[in-house]
Amino acid sequence: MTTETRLRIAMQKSGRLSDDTQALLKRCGLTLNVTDRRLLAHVANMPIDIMRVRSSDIPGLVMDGVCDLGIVGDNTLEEAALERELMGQKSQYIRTSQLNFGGCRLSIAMPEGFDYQGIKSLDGLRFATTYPQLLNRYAKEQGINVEFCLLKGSVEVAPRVGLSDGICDLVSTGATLEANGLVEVEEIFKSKASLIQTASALCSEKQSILDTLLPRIQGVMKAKESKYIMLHAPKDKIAEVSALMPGKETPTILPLAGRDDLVAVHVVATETFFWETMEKLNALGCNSILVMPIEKMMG
Ligand SMILES: Nc1ncnc2c1ncn2[C@@H]1O[C@H](COP(=O)(O)OP(=O)(O)OP(=O)(O)O)[C@@H](O)[C@H]1O
Ligand SMILES: O=P(O)(O)OC[C@H]1O[C@H](OP(=O)(O)OP(=O)(O)O)[C@H](O)[C@@H]1O
Ligand SMILES: [Mg+2]
Repeated sequence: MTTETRLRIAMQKSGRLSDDTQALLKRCGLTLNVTDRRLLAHVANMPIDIMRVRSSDIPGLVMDGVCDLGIVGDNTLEEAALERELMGQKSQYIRTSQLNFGGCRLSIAMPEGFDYQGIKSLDGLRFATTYPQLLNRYAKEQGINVEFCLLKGSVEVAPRVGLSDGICDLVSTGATLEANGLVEVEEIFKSKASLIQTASALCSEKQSILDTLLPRIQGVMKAKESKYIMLHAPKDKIAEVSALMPGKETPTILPLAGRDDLVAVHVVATETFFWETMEKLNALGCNSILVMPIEKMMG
């Protein structure tokens, strides 16, 4: 197959999204030979090439059709789309699916001790940020004027060195804010990683590879969120046990060799299976309760 018919996917070379992206593609059955220096990696067992770049370059590569697909944070995507619109450049893409990693939020944070009395307290202040377009859009919506200074990383240091009054940066655990004496005052954008696709139609060869890949991605995500639960339950407690099972799947009830009083109950749980539920099952007389990860799911 020529390179023109190989599907090209852009992913972050190294950083917060690269391990999860690589793991997702591997779980979809792609044999990836990624080494640090290989920036265009050929997938050995499928007509796919992986282009490893800076995350901030991914939206443009997909919008310009250089890559057919990309995996990038919604924050980076939205920022790039706003910036390109402002510059009159093409900013179309298709969000093919939202992925279940890279969860974070873009927030405004102020130094501890700042007297925050609502959004108007931020009027006229200066913020360090990697996301000026998202901040600007939010400020406009809120009817305030803000100034910004652009920093590509270590944004949290800016107020302490007198570069800005506050910051607008990504938060996940909040540990970086805390370590730098900052307090979150407004959340302005919620983000997760997304799979995006170029807006132009793909040739039939590429479309057919994508048609194989997409159900696999959905299957991997569904499996990641699901657990296979097995337990032994008293026969006369089946109704109560079934009612405690998370998700909408009907449990499978199987006889146990040599036991008239117990049955085996198997179920795929699509919701979180809490310790509390296990304790309740235990109190009903269930034992051998196993919660196992699922690798792949289809149908
Ligand atoms: N603390 C975090 N927790 C979870 N996800 C995060 C966190 N920080 C960033 N992200 C997500 O991961 C993406 C990549 O972040 P990372 O810091 O690795 O790269 P970057 O500096 O934004 O981009 P580049 O690859 O262009 O250097 C972010 O755009 C965001 O979607
Ligand atoms: O709320 P937390 O869990 O502490 O995470 C938030 C931090 O993570 C990201 O930075 P990263 O570590 O990617 O470094 P960077 O500034 O070099 O991008 C983000 O820009 C914050 O600084
Ligand atoms: Mg970062």
